[in-house]
Amino acid sequence: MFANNDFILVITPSLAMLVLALLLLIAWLVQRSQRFLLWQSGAYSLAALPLGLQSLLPLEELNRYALFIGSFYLLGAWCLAKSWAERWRVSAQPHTALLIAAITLTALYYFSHIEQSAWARVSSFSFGSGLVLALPILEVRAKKVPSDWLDKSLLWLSITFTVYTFTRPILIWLLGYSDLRSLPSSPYWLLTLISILSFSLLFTVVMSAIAVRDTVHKLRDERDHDPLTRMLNRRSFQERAQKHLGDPKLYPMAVLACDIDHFKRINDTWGHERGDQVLQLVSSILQNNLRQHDLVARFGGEEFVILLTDITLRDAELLAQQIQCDLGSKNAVLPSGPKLTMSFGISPISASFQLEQALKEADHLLYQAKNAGRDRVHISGVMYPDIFIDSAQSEVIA
Ligand SMILES: Nc1nc2c(ncn2[C@@H]2O[C@H](COP(=O)(O)OP(=O)(O)OP(=O)(O)O)[C@@H](O)[C@H]2O)c(=O)[nH]1
Repeated sequence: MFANNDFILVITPSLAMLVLALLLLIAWLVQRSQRFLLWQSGAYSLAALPLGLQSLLPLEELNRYALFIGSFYLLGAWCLAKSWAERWRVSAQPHTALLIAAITLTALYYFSHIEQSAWARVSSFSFGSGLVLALPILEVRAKKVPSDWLDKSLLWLSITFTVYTFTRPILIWLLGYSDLRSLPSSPYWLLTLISILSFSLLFTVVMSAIAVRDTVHKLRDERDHDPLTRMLNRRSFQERAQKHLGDPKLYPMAVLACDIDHFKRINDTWGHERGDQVLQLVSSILQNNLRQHDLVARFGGEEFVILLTDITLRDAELLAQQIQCDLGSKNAVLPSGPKLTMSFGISPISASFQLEQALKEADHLLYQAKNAGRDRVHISGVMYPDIFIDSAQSEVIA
């Protein structure tokens, strides 16, 4: 039917689709949480087969295989819609899509076997697949338009492709090609192939860029946060604190070093898992007490550091007392025994170079608060009586 060269030329679009599908599959294997890549790969694989058949088969055969070809295309269209839906966290509405597919396939059967009309066939198929593609788009428009430029690009590309799918019959009409005989050599088919390949390539580029961007964000997030409490770690606290220190509007500031009292005993009495829950509870209480520009980090173990901005030392002390109060009211996390308490050391910052010094002083004040019996707030500039309660004694008190 084809000379060797012609054959290769005709199946090239299908092969190109399969190559894109393979690339997306590899990308998904590398980053499995990005499931939209897998759905997109599925969409391209499903479209490659009917695309090849349409290019190779004569018109009479196309009629015979219309339902088979249509089913593959519709399933491919739904997989593409599903990949967008996965990305936008909306539904691709499988039940509605199934109903649309059933109606479209009935129309395809009718216009292929009963009332043969290639134009009506293409029109009903374009309308059906356009509707399937529109399902997640309608949801995302009704819900929330993405704000990020890459996701916005994906949305607009999806809308353009859906509109193109709906308007393909008009293209046939404009090109004056109504009987669709000798499809592979028709200008309509050539334009269709070029459009499908261009859209596929664009979707691959945008989706891959989104996947790479998300992976970078995820890695950065893991680097900057403590996995248990999702708080900043020491490194990212220092980084962000430096930015705050450069903003004169955020002065005066204060550093709070805080530590859960007798945390080892909590672990020993109720187990490490309960200890983890306590750490998560404390982190949520600390975070709930912060304002817009304040920072909190887990420096290690049961030790936390807070940078309070635009605050006096007195107000910082009040905030520490508020945290103590919140801890007291959330004691249900421990089944029985002594109440959950924390000790604090607070040091002021009035110039950017003082952070390291303030951290040291806050740590020293915290150490003093611990020695003085725990569940205390020690602030810079106050002379505290030099009492020392050793560990054994404090256990008896608690
Ligand atoms: N559950 C849990 N325990 C941790 C974690 N990190 C550190 N720890 C435990 O925290 C405890 C810290 O004990 P210590 O440094 O003696 O402090 P403490 O018992 O709170 O005593 P004071 O600070 O003096 O009141 C140790 O038993 C560590 O094993 C964690 O991520 N989860």
